[in-house]
Amino acid sequence: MISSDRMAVVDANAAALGVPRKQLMESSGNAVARAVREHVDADAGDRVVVVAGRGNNGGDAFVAARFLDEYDVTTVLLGGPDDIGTDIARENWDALQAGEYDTRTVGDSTGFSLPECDVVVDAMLGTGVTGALREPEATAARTINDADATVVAVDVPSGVNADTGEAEGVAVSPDHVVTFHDQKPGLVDVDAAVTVADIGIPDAAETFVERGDLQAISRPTDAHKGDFGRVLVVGGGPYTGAPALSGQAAMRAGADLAFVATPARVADVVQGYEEGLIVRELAGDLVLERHVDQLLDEALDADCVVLGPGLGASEGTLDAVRAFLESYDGRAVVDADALRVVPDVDTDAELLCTPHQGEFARMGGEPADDWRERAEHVESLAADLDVTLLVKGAHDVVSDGDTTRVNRTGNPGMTVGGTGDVLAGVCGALFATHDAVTAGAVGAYVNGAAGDAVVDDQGYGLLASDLLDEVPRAMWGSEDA
Ligand SMILES: NC(=O)C1=CN([C@@H]2O[C@H](COP(=O)(O)OP(=O)(O)OC[C@H]3O[C@@H](n4cnc5c(N)ncnc54)[C@H](O)[C@@H]3O)[C@@H](O)[C@H]2O)[C@H](O)CC1
Ligand SMILES: [K+]
Repeated sequence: MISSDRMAVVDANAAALGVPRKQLMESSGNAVARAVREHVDADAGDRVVVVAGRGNNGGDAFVAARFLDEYDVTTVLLGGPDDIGTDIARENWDALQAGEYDTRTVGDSTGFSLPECDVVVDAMLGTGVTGALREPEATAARTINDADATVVAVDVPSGVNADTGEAEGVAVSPDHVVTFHDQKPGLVDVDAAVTVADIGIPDAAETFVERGDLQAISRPTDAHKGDFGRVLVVGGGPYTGAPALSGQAAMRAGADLAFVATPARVADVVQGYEEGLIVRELAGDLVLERHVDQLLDEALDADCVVLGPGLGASEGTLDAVRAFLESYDGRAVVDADALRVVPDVDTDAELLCTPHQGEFARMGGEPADDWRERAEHVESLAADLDVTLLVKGAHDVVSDGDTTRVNRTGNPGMTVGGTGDVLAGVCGALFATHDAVTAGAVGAYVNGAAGDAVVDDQGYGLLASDLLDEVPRAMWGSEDA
């Protein structure tokens, strides 16, 4: 089962992996033609009419018409050729013209009449529908429903929302739906046969985090301050750079505000790295149990807490982490030494844990050199602990025990100290406004892509702080990609 947002991501990932949408359209059209053949008796003189809209749903049907050469097929385009909205649909329309297929165009609803036929291919609208069907689609849908013909719908019945199954006005009632790649939630209750057609999207487009995944974080142009969340980093004591890097990374990754709760001994140093950080002092040299009430209070204003950067592993600090998690029920990225308490803590918080492979093993994970094997072990530990894991490596593995994604950006220059703190901060910003798997997957992709950009630019010898400048470009620099 796949949502239309996720389908769009997978589609863009397929293109990034060398399988462009026009190729998928060819497979879609072929699959539609196969389904249509099940319903046509050519010997009996059966006729097929394709009713196509101006988007890619129509484009699929232009392809289908080519694959149905041997039958009597008429293609009706709702609109003029200049109204076709995408290049690939237009190219397939042009191919029908060049091949002198039987095609017609319809200007408005009064011009629509369904040619005599036995099978109708409904390709007016697919996942691109918004709101109730307008004209001439609404009239066409009523005419199709009234006709005494078998109706094969392309992807989804026109007018039906693929995610909800709802129709805001009239919608086509098909006999058969040919949907692509995976079942859609909105088709489960449709009273028709549903065929799921494999259109050649590589598994890698689902498994690997690729450019298409950035669609999940694209920002609406009417966004407001406050839409992108507040992050609270709890870190520092023995170290100062780690919490500062995480806080700055959260800001670079688009958090509206980044707070850093850190021991008084290092608070000024942490503040000195970046004036935009809001530093909250905790009395003393280390984070300890006596700070937990103050931390829980600070966390009330945060959409996500990043727990761990530079905290150290002293017993008192780990007791504080444990006590914090026992009372906290929000979202937290857990990194570095704070990971030690995760396997046996009793918490209502939703955790995104970011161990490297040594920390993963210490948490109870089974090590494996082969990333496929490791992905299975990550999935099973995530399920056991009821957390989301992002296990860092040449292939980063993200899993909540159910959905598992693998990231391949990054390079050997990133083994230097501090890159994990940047990753934790980026994940904190993303987890403030997205689910844990999306935050971990996109966070790993962005952090690695930032590191790749730095190394492309200046070669090895990368500093963790170099990543900070590149994070925004890695996230939004290629929005049209
Ligand atoms: N990987 C894939 O998912 C693939 C999907 N394919 C097919 O592409 C369609 C989705 O195509 P898209 O161009 O995004 O949208 P539509 O064709 O569904 O519609 C866009 C078109 O419709 C107009 N419109 C929107 N709402 C209405 C309305 N209420 N009334 C009238 N007109 C409306 C809008 O203005 C646009 O012009 C998917 O379903 C698959 O069939 C690919 O071919 C293969 C890969
Ligand atoms: K359709």
